[in-house]
Amino acid sequence: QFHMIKYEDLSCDESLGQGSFTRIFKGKKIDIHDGEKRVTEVLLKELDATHKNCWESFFEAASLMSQIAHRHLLLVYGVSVHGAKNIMVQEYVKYGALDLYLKRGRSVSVSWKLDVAKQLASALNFLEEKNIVHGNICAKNLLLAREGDPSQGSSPFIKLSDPGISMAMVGKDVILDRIPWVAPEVLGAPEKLTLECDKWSFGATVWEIFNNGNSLLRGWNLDQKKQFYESFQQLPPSQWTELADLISQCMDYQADFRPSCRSIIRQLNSLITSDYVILHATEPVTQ
Ligand SMILES: Nc1cnc(-c2cc(N)nc3[nH]ccc23)cn1
Repeated sequence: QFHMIKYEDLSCDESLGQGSFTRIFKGKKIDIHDGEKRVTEVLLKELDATHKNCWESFFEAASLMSQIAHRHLLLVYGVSVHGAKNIMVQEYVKYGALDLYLKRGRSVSVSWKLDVAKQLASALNFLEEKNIVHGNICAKNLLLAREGDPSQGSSPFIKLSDPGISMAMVGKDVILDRIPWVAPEVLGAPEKLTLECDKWSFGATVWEIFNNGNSLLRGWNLDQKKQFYESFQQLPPSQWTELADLISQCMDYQADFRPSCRSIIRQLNSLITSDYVILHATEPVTQ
């Protein structure tokens, strides 16, 4: 259900690290377009052969993203199978993962963060309209295509990456490690991901963005993380009450109490026009 790319049409350049089951490389894809050779910068996501059994889930994630097109969804060009290698070919997004970008201490303004949150909300709204569950919304899966330059008034531009191997396929520990992004109800039924799960993750991701990519629970062990949900704890509220309200609505332990995407977008729009934004043009960089 998606484009097969010939291995010989790909060239693999430097390694960009690895995900939980994948290794990623920067590369190039060559295709002939109206008779002339065209080279496109791509990201190559190679599923290591040891996890062969997950490859249908790997490809399913890719095919989900390649069946629908949206400005804030990462473009998947196709897949290439070469011997024991399964390679997903994605568009290369210049500035990489948002969590690393924020952790590198870039001081970005409140309106920059709200802009990113709104773009994520519009991608989620699009998926909700198609009744498609992403299942792995977090700043690591948000890719920054444009930094945005406040002096030039240009805003950032993000792309939501594929969810990777589905929750149903990964072990319980991987799910626990995704606390606080994974919705609490997923721990009991990882195969039953719903649109509401993405709302919870959206709340955790907005919290993460406003915390400059730092996660409160980083370094906690799996028991402590599990305990966080079992005692119905919430992430510490932002001192901006309207933002804290939106995050806590999304991170409601009652899945059906979580707001619709339209409500999320409406609330983000009113945040964008609030005077808090002007007062906090750029947050002091907290190291
Ligand atoms: N679809 C994607 C995904 N990741 C990137 C990327 C960009 C960059 N500058 N550094 C990186 N380091 C690791 C990944 C990555 C690009 N495109």
